[in-house]
Amino acid sequence: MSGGLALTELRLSHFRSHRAAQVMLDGRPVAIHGPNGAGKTNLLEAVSLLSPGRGLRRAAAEDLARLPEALGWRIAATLRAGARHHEIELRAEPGQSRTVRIDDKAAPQLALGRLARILWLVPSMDRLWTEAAEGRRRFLDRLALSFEPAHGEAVLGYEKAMRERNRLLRDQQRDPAWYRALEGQMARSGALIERRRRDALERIGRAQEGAATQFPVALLSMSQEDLGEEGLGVLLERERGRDMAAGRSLRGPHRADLVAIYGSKDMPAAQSSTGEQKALLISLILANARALRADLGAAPILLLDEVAAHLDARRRAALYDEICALGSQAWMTGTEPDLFEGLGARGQHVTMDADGGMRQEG
Ligand SMILES: Nc1ncnc2c1ncn2[C@@H]1O[C@H](COP(=O)(O)OP(=O)(O)OP(=O)(O)O)[C@@H](O)[C@H]1O
Repeated sequence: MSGGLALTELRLSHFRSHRAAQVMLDGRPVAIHGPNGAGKTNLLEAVSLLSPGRGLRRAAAEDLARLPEALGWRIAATLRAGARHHEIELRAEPGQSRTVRIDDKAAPQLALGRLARILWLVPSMDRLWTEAAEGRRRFLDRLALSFEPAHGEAVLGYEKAMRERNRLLRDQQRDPAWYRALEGQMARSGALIERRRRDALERIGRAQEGAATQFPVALLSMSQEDLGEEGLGVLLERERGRDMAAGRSLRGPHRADLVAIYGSKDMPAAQSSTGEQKALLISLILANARALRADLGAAPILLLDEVAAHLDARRRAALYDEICALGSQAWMTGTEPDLFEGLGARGQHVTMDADGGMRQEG
């Protein structure tokens, strides 16, 4: 519907609690309800794995196999992107890493990023603004990755070079020649990372300006100034002595933090109420989705795990209206069917039983 990206079919086998499951979809938002432990989040996790990375639980491939059998697992999906359909298959045999096939050809994980833009909000992110900076950096990199799938390669390249530099530092290696290539790599990748993070924040800021939304504006900025490749190279060289004493690289984009202000109150997000923090996250994911739609002409797939239950009735209605206006196939979970009454026939409804059985309505 409305030209968004959408899964039209999802089939799981031996994935988490699902021995065999299948849903057929038409692009409308998907409301999934059922009791605790029914496997709703597992279903969303399967969808999240159709984008690069380890999915919304950051799980290792072996944790995804259905216990107690722990046989190989498989996720197969049909993705509609404009007028085209793609068949995506992810699978892993016991003890092996996952493999990806797109349209029946082996593909690298990163290829998924160009095909399926998938954003998510999960309950563990409720503490995003109050907990350690690492979570916010990961969130920030996911924002950047949503706009530029190659961002993931820059992050991996930076981290690899930094790990090697840290090893030299711990070994008290003093010869500058050992450091030059690694610091050059860190400066190159680091500058790309900084630029893309900032670019993502700008795009999201623009998408929040004048948007018809009931959710609060989140003003985002970076805790560090953007040094650029040359500046980062100079910094790393200058800090080598101090880094050696610490046994690790103390400064660089790997230490950046994301600063969020609750717009209308001009107050740090961390000091907002629990409900306000949730509303800020929803606001950001919707802005991210609007910005992506403006770029690509198609709204991304959204995964909103247990979001509806945390909103008052007015905001819940606003969320459904905004999702429908976006034209996004949003997958939403909740324990009670009445949470999705306001979505009505604008969505597809899936009921899950305690034992994971699924029934589709509408
Ligand atoms: N590898 C696995 N094999 C079999 N079952 C698993 C596996 N991993 C998780 N589970 C089971 O899946 C169930 C959790 O599923 P899920 O998190 O999707 O529930 P949910 O429907 O989202 O529930 P809630 O409403 O409580 O969040 C748990 O019962 C858990 O034991």
